[in-house]
Amino acid sequence: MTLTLGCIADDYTGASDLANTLTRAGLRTVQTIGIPADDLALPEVDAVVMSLKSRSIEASLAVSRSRAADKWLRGRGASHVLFKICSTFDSTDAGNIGPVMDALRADCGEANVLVTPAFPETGRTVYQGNLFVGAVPLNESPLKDHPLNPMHDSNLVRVLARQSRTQVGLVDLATVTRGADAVRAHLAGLAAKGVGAAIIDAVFDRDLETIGLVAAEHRLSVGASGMGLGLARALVSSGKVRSAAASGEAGAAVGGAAACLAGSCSQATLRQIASAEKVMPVLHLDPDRILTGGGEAQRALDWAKPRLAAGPVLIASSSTPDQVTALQARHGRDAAGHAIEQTMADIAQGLVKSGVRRLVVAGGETSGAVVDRLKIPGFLVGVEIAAGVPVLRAVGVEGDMLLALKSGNFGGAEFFSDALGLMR
Ligand SMILES: Nc1ncnc2c1ncn2[C@@H]1O[C@H](COP(=O)(O)OP(=O)(O)O)[C@@H](O)[C@H]1O
Ligand SMILES: O=C(O)[C@@H](O)C(=O)COP(=O)(O)O
Repeated sequence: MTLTLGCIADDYTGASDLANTLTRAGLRTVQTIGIPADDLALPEVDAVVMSLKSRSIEASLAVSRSRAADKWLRGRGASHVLFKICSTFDSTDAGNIGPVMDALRADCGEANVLVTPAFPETGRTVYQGNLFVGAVPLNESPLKDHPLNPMHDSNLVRVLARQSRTQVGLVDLATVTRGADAVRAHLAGLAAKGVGAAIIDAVFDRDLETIGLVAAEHRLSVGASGMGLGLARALVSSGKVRSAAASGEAGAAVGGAAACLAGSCSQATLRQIASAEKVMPVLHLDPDRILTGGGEAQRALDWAKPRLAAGPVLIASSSTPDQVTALQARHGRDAAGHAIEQTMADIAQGLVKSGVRRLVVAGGETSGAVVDRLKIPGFLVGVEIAAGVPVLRAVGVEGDMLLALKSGNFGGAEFFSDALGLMR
């Protein structure tokens, strides 16, 4: 396999979001979970999106896993690697965007890395280095209440500078609007001043196309699906990749029981759970009982199994920001997150044993825990359910299985039934 584009995603939902964007832009793309085993049969593709669960782990581990991924991708011909981060720049002052970017930049000897989480299709835009989520700055958006990495500063030049050893600059929208040559000249000026990474503004897809043209000339970029869109369009327009059919494979029907799991506490997911209550049985887990070993996974499985024959069910741990804060105060933030993720993985494993072949998971960390437990090594990208969320067909597992891994913040109010309607 000779790759044109290598991608390292810091979580699994983010990886499927990017794989979806690349597929729709005409790149033949596969999503792998970590570095694929030598015996995993992968189709001939233009891009591999390697999913890591490295967003919220210790920075040094995120660095070593990302470097190993980078080595594998470049060893298969990828001359450009995109480090896929969240469109809401999920990170803390300890990392992990800065440390991973620094390490990958050093490894490939790149003078200047373009960085943007802009993804206009989902309302993420960057202006004067400030990230907006819809109409509000990042620090006023629901991301201020994220259970693992609350975001309190919308100025990404500052945010990235706090977690990176590299000097961080800005390429503003006025420069981007003047086109690729203006961006190249601006970057050269920054590089001459010793600036090694630049947040680049983008408000519309046309800005991302300009950014993609310049980024594709470098060896490394950092961004969300919008950067993927820009790079993919640049690779197609330059003839480096011959555009494949733009829609993902629908594939053969899988059938079997269906279930949804929600571990995201985002406002969007809370709304989606409320809507699902009208159309399917919903079980709300008791997070305190999870933390005190109260057998919540077994209770959930005992509740779900007799219902599966009649139609899909939804099991959710999700709570409001106040409840999340209170739980974390009682048990600790990381302990709470980890225990709930592992309970979700236990439930997923039990559901699959009971015949579930179609599974929707809401939440990035939650999806990571579930997919790891199910030992799924990779996915082919199917039809799009909502912006950033495709139907995924598992590869390298016994029997057919469809999944949808939804970023907490993505999808409309009816997401769960929309997804199941497309997962036949
Ligand atoms: N009720 C709860 N209280 C505290 N933390 C929770 C609760 N439910 C889920 N979590 C944890 O919150 C985190 C949500 O992150 P994630 O799954 O990535 O969602 P998102 O996609 O919204 O970021 C996970 O670590 C999850 O285990
Ligand atoms: O870029 C995005 O917003 C998503 O692709 C993403 O990374 C999702 O992360 P979670 O919200 O943690 O699922």
